[in-house]
Amino acid sequence: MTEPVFPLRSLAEVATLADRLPAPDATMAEAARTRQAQLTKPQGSLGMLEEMVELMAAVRGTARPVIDRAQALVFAGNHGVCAQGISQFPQEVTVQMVANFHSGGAAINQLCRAAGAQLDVIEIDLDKPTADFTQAAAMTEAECLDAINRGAAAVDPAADVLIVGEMGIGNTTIAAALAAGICGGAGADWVGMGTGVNPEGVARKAAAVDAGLARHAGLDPMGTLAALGGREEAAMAGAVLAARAHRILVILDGFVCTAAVAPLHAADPRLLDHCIVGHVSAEPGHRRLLATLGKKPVLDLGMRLGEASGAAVALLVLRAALECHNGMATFGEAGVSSA
Ligand SMILES: O=C(O)c1ccc[n+]([C@@H]2O[C@H](COP(=O)([O-])O)[C@@H](O)[C@H]2O)c1
Ligand SMILES: Cc1cc2nc[nH]c2cc1C
Repeated sequence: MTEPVFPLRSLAEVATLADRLPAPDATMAEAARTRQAQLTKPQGSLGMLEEMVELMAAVRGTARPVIDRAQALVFAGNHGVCAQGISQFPQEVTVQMVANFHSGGAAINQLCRAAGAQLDVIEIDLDKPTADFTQAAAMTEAECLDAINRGAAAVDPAADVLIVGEMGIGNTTIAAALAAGICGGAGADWVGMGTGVNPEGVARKAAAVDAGLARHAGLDPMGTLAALGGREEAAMAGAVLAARAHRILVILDGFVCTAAVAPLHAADPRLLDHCIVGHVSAEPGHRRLLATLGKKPVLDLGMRLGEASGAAVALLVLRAALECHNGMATFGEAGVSSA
């Protein structure tokens, strides 16, 4: 009998997973493309909607994918690097916003209702912030692995699509550090205003990232996630891996979410082959990061909230794309002359 993949037992295992988990099925993408070509529209005229359906067909293993069940996972964590004065908001906002998610008052609650997604909020040791990465590794390998496995365990195996996001005061600095650690460059290349810090705050963020990069140089991608990341970032990476195991399409959210999975891409670029990027965030590092990962965002709405909010809006677009794919008549059925 083959060993179960989850829970993962080491960070090193991640680099082997693209060969152990199911890959998107190119023949199903082709079958979806064949159907799109028969539908009553000029070839390719639904643009990226067609690409989204083709990817979902490949991931789900069917030419006619549907969404019976959509799950939204929002992971929350706290960060020692907040001691460097890198956020506009105090750290207690993380737990306060989690309470707001549970009582239905946050943006993501409204967006999940609009997009037809079940929202699950997973708090990871909010009373135990990670270490300040300017002083020490943010997490030990064991702590990082635990967060990855908790993220993996939160995925509903019966979902057809998963949208992933986060809440964590200070985590745009975490994201900038991860992006720099994985893609290269200095702190100043990756930081932005986050929740709204002024230019002095942005400079403090860049300095913190530079200190983290100097302290934790030369690590492999998953070692970089442990040293510079946070618990909610590791959990997002774990959820993305578990979704792959269950053949679930993933819609990633903004800068923080994308930076969280950048170490997976660096470990093996195939590990993100089942993921769509829902939107490009107004946080400037996101566009740069997407260029490095070779991913095209569905939406560009100037959003910079996190919480899986951009992914939730992109889920509405995916639903629209599937309605066309599954509901349109073919040229033959409708008696419309083809080209
Ligand atoms: O992911 C993004 O694109 C994004 C951009 C700006 C802010 N955020 C959210 O804002 C919080 C982090 O901002 P900060 O300024 O505390 O680093 C965190 O809860 C994120 O969900 C997220
Ligand atoms: C109020 C608030 C809501 C958020 N949602 C995601 N990050 C956030 C940060 C703040 C400060």
